[in-house]
Amino acid sequence: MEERMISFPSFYAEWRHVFKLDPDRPIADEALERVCLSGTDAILVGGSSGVTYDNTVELLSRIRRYELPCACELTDPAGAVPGFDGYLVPMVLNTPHREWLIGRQAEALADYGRLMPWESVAGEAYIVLNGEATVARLTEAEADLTPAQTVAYAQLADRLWRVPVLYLEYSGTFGDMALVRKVRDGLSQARLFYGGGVRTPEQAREAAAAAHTVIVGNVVYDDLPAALATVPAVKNSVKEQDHVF
Ligand SMILES: CC(C)=CCC/C(C)=C/CC/C(C)=C/CC/C(C)=C/CC/C(C)=C/CC/C(C)=C/CC/C(C)=C/COP(=O)(O)OP(=O)(O)O
Ligand SMILES: O=P(O)(O)OC[C@@H](O)CO
Ligand SMILES: [Mg+2]
Repeated sequence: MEERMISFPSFYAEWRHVFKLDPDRPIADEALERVCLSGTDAILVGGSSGVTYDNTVELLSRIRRYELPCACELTDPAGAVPGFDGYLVPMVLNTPHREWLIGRQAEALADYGRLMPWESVAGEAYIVLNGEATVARLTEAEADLTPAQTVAYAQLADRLWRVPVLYLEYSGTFGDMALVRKVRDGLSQARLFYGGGVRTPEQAREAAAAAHTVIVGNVVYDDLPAALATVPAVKNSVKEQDHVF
């Protein structure tokens, strides 16, 4: 009975711009400070490989010197470190392997579910659309979906499963914004995260106009000034989708 009393988590509900930092990639103190003071709405800690308890604790403790929200994308039970403001559990919709849809997640819950801080956990349905991305290779995602198939996956997660976050993942390449917008317009309640190849203010503005939340990752490590310039581009852009929510 108690389980039913858990309120729906919404720690991500106001995020427009998010930096995703990888515990497996080094970042200098000065760079981290500039990221954390950039005006971004949150830091999401996660990566598709090499995530450990130690590198996750280390990154979290360094981010905690600053005041912004910090959430964890759980891709390995080893990286389930207490003390984040929220946890997102990915499920890859367009993988042919059940282990990446629900298998590993169920295994982790069977082993550790009693420790889960459910009031700050949300499911995150991924549609992986860049076949070259690490996550696509790892999960053998069928990335060559038609727009109709992509919308169908999104609506299945949003309308049938009521998953709170739908993530269009183009990691490493800038995606098709017309498709992102089409997916967003077909959602009934999920928040649409867009991530992939955002490296310029113009791309950031386009992504902000198409999705609810823009995630910026690799450019932090490749070109920090360019990464920082995506923050005002997103935050100052008009929330075209306001009518949806
Ligand atoms: C929270 C807490 C304190 C709990 C304690 C108890 C505990 C251990 C609970 C376990 C919780 C749980 C359910 C864990 C999930 C386990 C799991 C294995 C889930 C599978 C997730 C999954 C589908 C992973 C596949 C990869 C994926 C979708 C990654 C998403 C992130 C991503 C794409 C990052 C980008 O990766 P990057 O490495 O940067 O790639 P690029 O090369 O493209 O840059
Ligand atoms: O690293 P990039 O290409 O910015 O993508 C961000 C994020 O979607 C990765 O999961
Ligand atoms: Mg990356």
